[in-house]
Amino acid sequence: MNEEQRSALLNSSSLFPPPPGVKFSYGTSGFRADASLLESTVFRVGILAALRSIHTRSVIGLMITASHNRLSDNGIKVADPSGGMLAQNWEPFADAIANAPDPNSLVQLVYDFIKRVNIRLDEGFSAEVFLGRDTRPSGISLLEAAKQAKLGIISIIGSTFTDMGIVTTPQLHWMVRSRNKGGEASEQSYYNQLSTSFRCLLDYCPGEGCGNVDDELIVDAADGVGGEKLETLKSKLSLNVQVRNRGAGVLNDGVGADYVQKEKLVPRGFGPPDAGKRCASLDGDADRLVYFSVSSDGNAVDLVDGDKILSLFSVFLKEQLDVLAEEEEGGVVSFGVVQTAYANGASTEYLRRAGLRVACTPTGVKYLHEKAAEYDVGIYFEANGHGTVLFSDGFLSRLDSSSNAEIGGSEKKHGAAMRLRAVNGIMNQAVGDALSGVLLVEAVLLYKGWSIHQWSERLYRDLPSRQLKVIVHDRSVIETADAETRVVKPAGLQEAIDGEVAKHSPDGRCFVRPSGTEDVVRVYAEGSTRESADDLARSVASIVDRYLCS
Ligand SMILES: CC(=O)N[C@H]1[C@@H](OP(=O)(O)O)O[C@H](CO)[C@@H](O)[C@@H]1O
Ligand SMILES: [Mg+2]
Repeated sequence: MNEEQRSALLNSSSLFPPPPGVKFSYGTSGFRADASLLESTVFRVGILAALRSIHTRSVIGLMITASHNRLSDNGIKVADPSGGMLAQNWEPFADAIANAPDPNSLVQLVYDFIKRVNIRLDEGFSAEVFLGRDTRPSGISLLEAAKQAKLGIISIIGSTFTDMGIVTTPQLHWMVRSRNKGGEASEQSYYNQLSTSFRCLLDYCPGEGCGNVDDELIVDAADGVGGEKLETLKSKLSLNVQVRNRGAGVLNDGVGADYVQKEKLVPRGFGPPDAGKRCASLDGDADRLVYFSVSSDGNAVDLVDGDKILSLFSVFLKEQLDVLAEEEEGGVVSFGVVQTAYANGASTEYLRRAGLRVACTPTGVKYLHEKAAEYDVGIYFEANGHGTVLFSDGFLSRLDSSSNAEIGGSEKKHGAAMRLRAVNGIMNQAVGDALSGVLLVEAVLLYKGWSIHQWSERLYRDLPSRQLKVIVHDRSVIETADAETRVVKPAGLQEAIDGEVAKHSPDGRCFVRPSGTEDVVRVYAEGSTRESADDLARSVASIVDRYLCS
């Protein structure tokens, strides 16, 4: 950086002083905080995005969203060239610049980083960054802060920041991935791909099952960005979907996938007239999806969570892969299922019994996605409904030849290959996507001829579970191992948890971990009965409280 460049960056960063006394951390999904605290952070992440774009010679995405958090919060996260999460080895730089106390130290950090990582600013490559935001009103000024990062850094490297407008988080990730693979990066091309693939999947949906489930799906869109986008998708397909909570109410307030999954309560706008119908909830930025049905009195939900979506998809995919395997001459296909410790124990047991390979990673999409990408076909879902199905490039080319009826193979094999290709087109390959999820669930239910009740009951019955939060002064005091299932620090805590779990054998299971998005320690407990799960969660929460708060 020469003097002129340094002063351009200094000047623009002095417009965005960080709020005093706030410590930012690039958590499970980027920076999140009260929106009023975030302008400096968004500006600084804009600089990071431009540098990452130069370094990778690719388009980078910046999404302004706080997902399922309350309306007054906001956040920012980076989409890497693959469309996935920011490379983990850049996270410490994100933390450092977000917390730099003044413009001088910020510029120094940027300068040192450019040198250390060897970012070549002088080779004529201009940064290209796609910006997106959800429907939060605070996103407008935060978007401006991100654009100012361009002005700050333009004299150094030159850059283009393209505003994609109000989009779902998965749409922005999809566009980044698509552009970097040489494809189109527009909402239109996203809708085209999803709808064409969905139609293709229905075309290859043989048997008696097809068409049995033609009743309406009712979707709670959390008063977020997903409502309008689902309406657009619906207009391109003959989908029988009614979208509620499309944005007139308060975002995430008693609505949305997080509310329905964590509180197990009926979302606003749903009640007794909906009893027994097939319903679904998206979260505020439409990267999570759960299904549910309302009880006859309108007061309770039968939740069909991410684990059941994962299980439904896994069964369907395995069926198709088994058909290919029967006739395949060229090698075995690796199929892997990825969950976290929050997955209901009954789901893991079910999947293993079905002969599937199940891996467990720490919480956070970046870990699940990375693991799933190791397989020819990898599927991951968090219990909260964030997940997707990934296909390796090698397997996709094998599918191309299997689906080509001209060169041999049975009709059965051709059908299975076509269905798998369609799944690849429907399911966002960059990140979990609630709109993709809705399309695939609807298609697979049609294929199987299942109602939501059959889906909920036929695979397995959830073990009762309870999640609690303990508010602590410093959640980083807890360290965990074995995919967060065991506490290694502070000493003695795990033994105390084990003591409680022993009282609830054989089905009792419990773990605690520090949240990556809130100042809390989360407690998860499972038991053979509702009382047992509740009791285990409560007693472990009070142990955590004793260890950390006294
Ligand atoms: C128990 C739970 O649902 N945790 C969520 C939540 O992370 P925490 O680190 O638990 O706060 O938000 C993450 C980002 O959306 C999501 O990946 C994760 O699954
Ligand atoms: Mg979300």
